[in-house]
Amino acid sequence: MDNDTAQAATAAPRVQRRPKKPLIKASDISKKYNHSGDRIVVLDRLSFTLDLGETIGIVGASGIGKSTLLHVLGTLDRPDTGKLEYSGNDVLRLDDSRLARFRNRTIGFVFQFHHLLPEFSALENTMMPAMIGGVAKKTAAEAAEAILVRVGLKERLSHRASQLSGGEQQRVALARALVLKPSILLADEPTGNLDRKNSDQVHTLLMELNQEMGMSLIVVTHNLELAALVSRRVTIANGALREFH
Ligand SMILES: Nc1ncnc2c1ncn2[C@@H]1O[C@H](COP(=O)(O)OP(=O)(O)OP(=O)(O)O)[C@@H](O)[C@H]1O
Repeated sequence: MDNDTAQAATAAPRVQRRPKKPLIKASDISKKYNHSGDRIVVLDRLSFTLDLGETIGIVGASGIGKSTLLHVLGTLDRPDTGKLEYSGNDVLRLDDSRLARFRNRTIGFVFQFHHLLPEFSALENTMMPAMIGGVAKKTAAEAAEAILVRVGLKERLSHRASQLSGGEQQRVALARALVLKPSILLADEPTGNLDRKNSDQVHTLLMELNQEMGMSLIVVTHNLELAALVSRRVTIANGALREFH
């Protein structure tokens, strides 16, 4: 085996061989909370970059700021200071309504709890971000059906969310997050509420969909199996990002 072949054989996921294209550049991000008179500095001039298609796990002890970082990167929370660029655009300069539109189009979210609307069907729940984003109903329904079929829920399209199992509900939440084909999926403990079998199924889907759709993935997780599947692992120490292998 020559050097190139040996390197290719040990190289991790296919996605890393795509040409690198920066998606996120976060610079000097700080975020503090005031709680009962105490000032808690959670992120302290943290910087971070992520390429399109890259997968990254944010891991580490409770309370170090993992969810705070995910919310800031996902533009759900604004940092106190710092710059956040998506494909070179300074998104924190957008007003709240423009930022919401950008978020709807660019970022998919999955949380530990699915947050589906219980009285709506799997299809209706999945269509929701597309409808909010102004996509025509028929197109939204087609896109929702396609992604629900992909996550293995072909036979559950018209079931209400409340009639689905926990694993099925989380797969609907994943389909809803991906229906608009976002550039990035942000997931906060996406399998924290599932048993082993359902967790494995969601982990496999996350990695397969990353390959198929080419979106980046940032996942906050305590799950060692999931942390082992992503291409980069980071933690937060004293408010700053620490990369480890
Ligand atoms: N809205 C808030 N007001 C005050 N303090 C907050 C707020 N949100 C988070 N914090 C504090 O900021 C710190 C970081 O919280 P965060 O939820 O980001 O941690 P985490 O690493 O995700 O923890 P876990 O693994 O338990 O979810 C914690 O000390 C938390 O108590």
